This record gives sequence, structure tokens and C-alpha cells, in this order.
Amino acid sequence: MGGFVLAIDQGTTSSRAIVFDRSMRIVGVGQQEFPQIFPKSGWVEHDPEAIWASVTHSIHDALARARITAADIAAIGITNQRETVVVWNRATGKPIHNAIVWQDRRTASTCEKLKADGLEKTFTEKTGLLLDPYFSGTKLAWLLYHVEGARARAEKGELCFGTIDSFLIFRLTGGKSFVTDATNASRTLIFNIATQDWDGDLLKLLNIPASLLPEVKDCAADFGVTTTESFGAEVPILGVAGDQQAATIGQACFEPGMVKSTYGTGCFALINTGEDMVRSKNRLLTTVAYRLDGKVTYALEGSIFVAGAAVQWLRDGIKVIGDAAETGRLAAEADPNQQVYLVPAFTGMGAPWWDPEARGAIFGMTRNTGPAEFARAALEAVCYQTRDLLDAMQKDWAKDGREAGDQAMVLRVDGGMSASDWTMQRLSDILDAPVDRPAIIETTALGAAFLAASRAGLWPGCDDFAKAWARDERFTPAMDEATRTQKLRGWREAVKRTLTHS
Ligand SMILES: Nc1ncnc2c1ncn2[C@@H]1O[C@H](COP(=O)(O)OP(=O)(O)O)[C@@H](O)[C@H]1O
Ligand SMILES: O=P(O)(O)OC[C@H](O)CO
Repeated sequence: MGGFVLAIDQGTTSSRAIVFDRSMRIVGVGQQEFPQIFPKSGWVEHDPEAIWASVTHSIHDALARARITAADIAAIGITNQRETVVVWNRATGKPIHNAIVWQDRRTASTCEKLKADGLEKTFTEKTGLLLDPYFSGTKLAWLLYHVEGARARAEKGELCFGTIDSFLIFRLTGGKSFVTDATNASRTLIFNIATQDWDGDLLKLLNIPASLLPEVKDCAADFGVTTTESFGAEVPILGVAGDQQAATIGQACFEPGMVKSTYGTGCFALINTGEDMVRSKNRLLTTVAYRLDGKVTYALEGSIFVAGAAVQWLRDGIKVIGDAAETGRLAAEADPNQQVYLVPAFTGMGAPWWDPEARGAIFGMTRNTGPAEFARAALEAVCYQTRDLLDAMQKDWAKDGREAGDQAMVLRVDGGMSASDWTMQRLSDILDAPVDRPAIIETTALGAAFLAASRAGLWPGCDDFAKAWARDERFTPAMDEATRTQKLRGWREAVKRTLTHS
């Protein structure tokens, strides 16, 4: 026994724990959903205690399914929903408020004010991000302002701020480690991606005391050791990365020009840009793909807030389906003569539009429109939005004479929604490019496991790991150009009518 690696994947709607063996095979999975809290329009919160409970429950289940105990785990990797903010008491580990989730728009007016003060350039130059409520900084500032006594306690050094990785590590290590990794830090709006340190100027602008902040480490590093009380054994945590960066690693996108797109609650496409901090001219983000042995690899990222969340809305909101997998079957039956478009701006529009005030809209409904057309519109919206991202990405990547390269012509996909054959085929049709789905679509967990296992010397390094990447299926374009053009024209018109700014 021994030599197993545990990946904890703390996502937006559920937590997963996955046990891998020495041969990188999955031998046990545990998963638990937790409640989404919507206190007001555009606000999204999570109870950190519910997250913690779902993580411990998932770990327990994964170990049981793998028929091992905590003592058989040699190393732990953690990956997480990014940007989501938790503030907790340093002495007790108790959160002072619900976590404010990445999708939450409550700080839209703060961002507008900072923009009006001419500060977007400063934030973008230092962080690679934009002034949008998506990122952690303004959410943290909101908590310090609105939770009674929080600022005074923060100034006395009594509170900790972290993204979910930091919170979980703090809990797992019994409060001994207060750390994060460079990828999670790069999403906070207060981390300088050139100096790889918290930025004093930005902290001042957002009025955030530095005493709140965790130490920032490489993605493969010593993040602390679990306690027997929290985990059941003392096991080192050796890998950490935000979920989209972990998926980039799990997809073995180690070469500049390689692109992956993950379809979970939202959709996030990242292109590896190597050591180049490519600055987008098309409203994409410059971010840390991974930092290993002190060396930073950067990425350009396009972030869409609603992908699988639109499918959840069909299931839980308007209740036209009973199960996510039904959408593909329904979409295949939809009336080809109806041009129904769903612009799922439920929490604003992300890249490349960045319109936090936009809200969802449906266009082109007739008396014959039913669940099938709704399902097709929800799935197609994800394909159109990916096309918008990749168009922007290609422009940024091709400038300065960079070649697209063979790898860039293929999109590697993963995440819950990539299980849908109908969606992946339509994606290939709309992109007019091949789409590769790997044998392991749990690439996020695989990436976190790889970071921990390679640090522990259990798995090979990047090159051999990349060779082990295996394809499950390649989807190739089968739509004629005229149909694609017509559909894209309809989508762009629908987006134009949804945006609050032009
Ligand atoms: N067969 C399917 N067809 C369409 N959507 C799906 C399918 N299976 C899962 N999904 C969607 O994928 C999402 C779950 O993906 P996951 O990667 O677990 O997300 P997250 O990590 O954000 O919680 C859900 O929003 C769900 O509706
Ligand atoms: O939980 P996911 O997989 O939708 O990912 C959330 C992202 O990290 C938000 O930036």
C-alpha cells in the first residue's frame, strides 16, 4: 500500500476528492454538492463551513471507494474555484462572513468608480486583470467595509484573507499554514504578476492591510502537513493551483500556443504563452499559468461566467429538464428552422465584453419554441462564447509575428459539460476547428495530483506526463460555412442587444 495521491477539487457547485494510484489511474472518487446562496440579484455566496463539510465528506468517500485509509496517501494536491473570497479568524479558523463567490457582482459600482478615477491601467499593468467585480480584491474590500469590526480586527492582524485553497490548507493543517500559490494569487487584483508579490500600491488603493495576506508559493511546494484530527493522518500538501490552471497542467498544455477550454459552471479558455507576459488588445486576461521552481509560465485567459450553469438553470430554474445529460438529446431534436438564441448573462458578461450590468436574454422565440429549442440555445451559447474567446485569443497570439503552430489549431476540452457529445460536436462546428476530449476529463484534479505527485517523486516530470496524455475522442467540423456564418451573425446581434454598453 502507499504511494497514492489525493487531489481535492473544490469547485463552484461541488467538491470532489479523487485518489490516483502510482500509474496515474483513478481508483476512488468522492463528490458532494453544496448550497448556492443568492441573497440578492447578482450576488452569490457560499457558506465556508458547507464547503469544508463537503470536502471532508468527499475525502472520506474517495478513500472508502479506493479501499485505503488516509495513511496510504503520500501527497495531497489542492485545486479550487478561483477568486472566491473567504475571511476568517486567525485564532479560531472561523469565517467572519459567507464566502463571496467569483460570480458575485456586488462590487460593480466600486469597479466603475476606480475606472472613473482612471485607475484601470494601473491595475491591468500590475495584475494582468481588468476592473471587474469577478476578481477578489474589491470583494475583500467590501467585506472589510461591511462586516462590523472587520477592518479594526484586520489591522490588529486577527484575520486572514484567502481564496478557497488557503482556507482549506489552514483547516487541514490545524491553522499551522497560511499560504496560497502563485496562480490563485494572480486572480486577486492585488498581486503583481511581474514581481510575483503582493502589490503595496494596489493594497493602498483598495485599503487592504497587508497583514491579512497569505504567503505565496510555487505550485509544487511544501504547503504544510495535515493533522490527524483534520485528515486522519499526517500527509504533506505538495501541490496547489487554481482550477483553470490545474486543468491547463492536467491537459499537458506545457508548450506555448497550446489551448485548453474547461466547461464547468463557467467556461475558461487558456493559451500557454510561455515566459511571455502577453498583453491582450482584446480584453483577455494575462495570468499565471503555473510557477515551478520559481519560474513563471504565463497564459492568456478568456473567462465566461455561465456555461454548465445555463444547463443547471434549465434543470433547477425553469425545470424543463430532469438531468443535465438530457440537454444533448433534446438539442438534437430541436426545430432547425427556429433561430433561438440564449445570451446567458445571468451574472453579467465576461470576456471579451466585460459588462457586469448585462442580464440574460432570449431572442427569436415563437409559439412553437419549447424545451428542445431552449436546450439547444443553452448549449450553443457556450459554443458561440468559446468562438468569441478564441477569436480574441488568436488575434493576441498572432500579433508580433507569433505563429499559431499546429497545437494551437486543436482545442483540448474538459469539465462536466465536455461529456456532452452533442455540445462538443457543435463546438467544433462553430469554431471550425478540431476539438479533442481526453480520456480523463477530470483534468483539473489530474493537474493538482500531478503537481503533488511530481514533487513527491511519485510521478514523472512534465515531458513524460505530456506523453501520457491520451485522447478519448476528436470532434471535427461538419457544418457548412454558410450555416456557420448565419448562426454567428445571429449570435452577435443577440449579444449586441444584451450588452448595456456598445
Ligand atoms: N451531459 C451534460 N450535458 C450538458 N451539461 C452537463 C452535462 N454533464 C454535466 N453538465 C454540466 O456541467 C456542470 C458541472 O461540471 P463541473 O466540471 O463538475 O463543474 P464545477 O467544477 O464548476 O462545479 C454543471 O453545470 C452541469 O450542468
Ligand atoms: O468551479 P469552476 O470549475 O466553474 O471554476 C471556477 C473558476 O475558477 C472561476 O474563475
